[in-house]
Amino acid sequence: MPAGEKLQYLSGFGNEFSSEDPRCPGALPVGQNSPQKCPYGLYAEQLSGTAFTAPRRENRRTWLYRIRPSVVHEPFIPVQTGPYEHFNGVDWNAQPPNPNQMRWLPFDVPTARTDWVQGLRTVCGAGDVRSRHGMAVHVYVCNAGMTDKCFYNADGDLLIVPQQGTLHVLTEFGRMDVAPNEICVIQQGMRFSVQVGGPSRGYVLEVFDNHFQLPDLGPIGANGLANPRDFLTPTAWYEDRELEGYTVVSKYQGHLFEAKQNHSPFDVVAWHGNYTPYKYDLAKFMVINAVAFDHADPSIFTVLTCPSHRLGTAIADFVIFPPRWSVQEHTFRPPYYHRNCMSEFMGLILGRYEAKEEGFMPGGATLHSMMTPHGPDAQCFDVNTKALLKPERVAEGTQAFMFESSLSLAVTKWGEETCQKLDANYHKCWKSLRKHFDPSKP
Ligand SMILES: O=C(O)Cc1cc(O)ccc1O
Ligand SMILES: [Fe+2]
Repeated sequence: MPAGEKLQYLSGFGNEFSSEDPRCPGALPVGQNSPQKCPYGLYAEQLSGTAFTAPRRENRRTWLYRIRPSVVHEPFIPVQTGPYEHFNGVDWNAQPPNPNQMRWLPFDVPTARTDWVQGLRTVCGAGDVRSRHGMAVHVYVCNAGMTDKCFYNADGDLLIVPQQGTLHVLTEFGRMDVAPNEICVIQQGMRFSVQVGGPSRGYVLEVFDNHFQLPDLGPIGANGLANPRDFLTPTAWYEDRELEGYTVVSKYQGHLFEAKQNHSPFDVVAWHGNYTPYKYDLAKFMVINAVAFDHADPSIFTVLTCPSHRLGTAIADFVIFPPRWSVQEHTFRPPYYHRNCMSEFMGLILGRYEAKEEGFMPGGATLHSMMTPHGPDAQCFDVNTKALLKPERVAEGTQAFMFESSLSLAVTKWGEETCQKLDANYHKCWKSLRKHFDPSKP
């Protein structure tokens, strides 16, 4: 891709899109999906994102018109060793359960050449990829592009949150640039390859059950939070590249496999459908909050949700804590102390998080597990119980986020030990919370 090229996108969430690479006008068949012969000698291939019989409002599929069908490849062989070890075949039972509050210092970006797939590490998760129920949280740390290599996940969808470095993501649907403070979603089965401009780090939420949706807005009305038109899908772009030894890496049933083929898989000249990758700029989020008193629950900041079968209960919500005005009167404004029946994994993209000004750093993370108490540190409590409550900008230049899950998450050996980033001192940030109780002073 020429450096600095401004990419074109299609706007909308879950729309029925259609796109043709401008080099091949008329590449999309008219009036049917599978003509006897496709324009330009292309092959037609359907990518299904839901059961054929899923209700129409949930049904997702895309028709790809490509130079060769995806089936033209050598057999898959397991990736046994090497840099993938932490991401390959994670066993949630490997570590004894640990309900403690956890905080990780920023994960190190390696100096040795590491591409996006090689740099993926699993931190925590739950569930089972075979029965398609569960989720996982990964981080990636890399410094090099994927050379003649693409990746796809047969196990579920990936929501990618860059924290450092723009990702140049080439997909079968076209190209996306995803900078810190933007996210992208690459759904089950979609092939993609990531190029980077230097040291890069970020977070990945993987969900096995379902695709991500926009949350219902209820009494908020027809507009607000993440607006559908701000989700951007790539436009068709192909390369006709023949080479020996192109590698397709597959994550299938939690394990990595690779298959060689003699051409680029990014040979889709045109496509149409409603099953696509997409990106979203978090700065476009329309923030809603309490404007009189009290602290609203963080669900008001939900960007995307992956629902479970239990009404209103997510496999995982992607929630952000964006810059905003804080105006509540006679209120302790920061997050309240709480114990949650959900698991809360948090990361920091930019700046500082209001409940913990120290110790929780960009590129680091926290995990507050199911029913594990947490809340503002002692300093945050002191400052905010005394503060003069004027309207105030909060989280300026900041973006924290949360992956909140109804599943009880296991932490991997890499997360707890190998990464060596777990901060043993985290619990101390609450230690100096003093008793203020005085029965003589109502
Ligand atoms: O624990 C956290 O910092 C996340 C969080 C923020 C908030 O405003 C309310 C509840 C909550 O879990
Ligand atoms: Fe919380």
